[in-house]
Amino acid sequence: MAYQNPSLTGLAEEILKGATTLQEELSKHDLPQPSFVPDGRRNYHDVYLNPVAMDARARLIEAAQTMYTLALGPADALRTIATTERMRVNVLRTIHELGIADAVPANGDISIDDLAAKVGTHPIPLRRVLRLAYTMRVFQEPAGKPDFVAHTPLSALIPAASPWLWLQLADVSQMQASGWQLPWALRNWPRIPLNKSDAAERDFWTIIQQDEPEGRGMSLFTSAMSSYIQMMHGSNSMQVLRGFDWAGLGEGVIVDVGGGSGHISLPVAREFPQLRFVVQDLVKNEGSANELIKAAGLDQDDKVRFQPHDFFTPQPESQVVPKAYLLSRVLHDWPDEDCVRILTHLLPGMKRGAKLFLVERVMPSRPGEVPLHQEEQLRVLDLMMYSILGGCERSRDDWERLLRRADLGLGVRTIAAMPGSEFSAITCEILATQVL
Ligand SMILES: C[S@@+](CC[C@H](N)C(=O)[O-])C[C@H]1O[C@@H](n2cnc3c(N)ncnc32)[C@H](O)[C@@H]1O
Repeated sequence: MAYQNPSLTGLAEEILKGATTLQEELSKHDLPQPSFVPDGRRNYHDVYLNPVAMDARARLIEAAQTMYTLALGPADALRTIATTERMRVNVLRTIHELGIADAVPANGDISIDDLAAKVGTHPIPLRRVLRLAYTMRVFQEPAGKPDFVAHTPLSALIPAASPWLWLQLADVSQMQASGWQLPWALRNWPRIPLNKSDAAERDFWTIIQQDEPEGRGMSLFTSAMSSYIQMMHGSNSMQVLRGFDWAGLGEGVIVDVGGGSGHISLPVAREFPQLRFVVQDLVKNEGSANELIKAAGLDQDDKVRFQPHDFFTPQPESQVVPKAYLLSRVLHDWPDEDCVRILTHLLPGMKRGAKLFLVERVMPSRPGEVPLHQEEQLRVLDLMMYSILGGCERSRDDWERLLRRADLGLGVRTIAAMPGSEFSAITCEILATQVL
């Protein structure tokens, strides 16, 4: 889409077209229209597999976003980025940290004075924070009830999104602080923003393990990942896994490298009983993984088992040659040279026939290839990976280049971009014998 010289009225027509189609698609399938009533629609998971609705929504967002920037004009747009957006984050952080969304009744309202007493704040600054939140459509003042607070769909979502919001907004994760150090990092490549924001220069995984009391950091991180996936994709979350040919693997073992608590392997194990899964991750994840595997009833006969393993070391020797190594959202955490080290340890298995299944985002090669708001999200994630981990999101060419760095014969066989998922299923294998 990427409008070059848009006019306000041209954009208004696009907005009307997109809004009309989306509204009609929702009506046609008896689905609720978007609204700000507290129990209104919270996401679009129910139309992820409807390309007409999804395309109309993408066009609507892009035209509305472009219209908004044009209508603001450069001066107001700059001010919005530099001040409004920063203060919005502060307000969201305050609401999350003080548990304000949990303290407002799900159905009904509460006076600001009572709310202040419930969350242990002074009502005067709380009122001021809420008044900005209302402009973000986070909470609202119910009609005819001055100084009372009620939910909107956006504020009502906060409790369920809490583990992910913790990761984004809490001091412990350094997410905010590291982004602030981008200018420093650009001058000090290959050091990363996090190196400047953490005085002891620890890496992200060490920070979340050390700074959260009782070593709960890893399990909080895993909950954050699950709540993000749930919020963004709901029951479509593992749609991307359908992009791999599990049935074609026959019987055998899949090694889920950096598999967290096994939450990616479990649904596949349920659907493909001929496959067994070994979930490898840091020993810190052992307890939560074993709990999850047991709760899924997949701990019998080693159907799914956890194996503590550092992916920077060779694969355990006793391992039978697996049918595939699954690396879901692992490589984007790491710079190329670390990815090569991780991949090198999988090569012996791959040279004996194991495939490599990657669940990753595939970045557009050129600006304008995907709708603006989708590219914006992808670029935010790319800079987030860089800021806290030194990792990055990669385009198809980047993936091919990275695989060839690990082994000249290693390449991408297929990339399946699944509807309803921001991730793609990338199947890789040794395509050619390395010739020296
Ligand atoms: C972004 S999470 C992805 C988790 C899971 N695969 C998914 O898709 O939700 C990255 C995982 O890599 C794990 N990890 C980080 N360093 C590791 C290492 N050296 N060895 C094994 N796992 C590691 C983390 O514990 C975390 O579970």
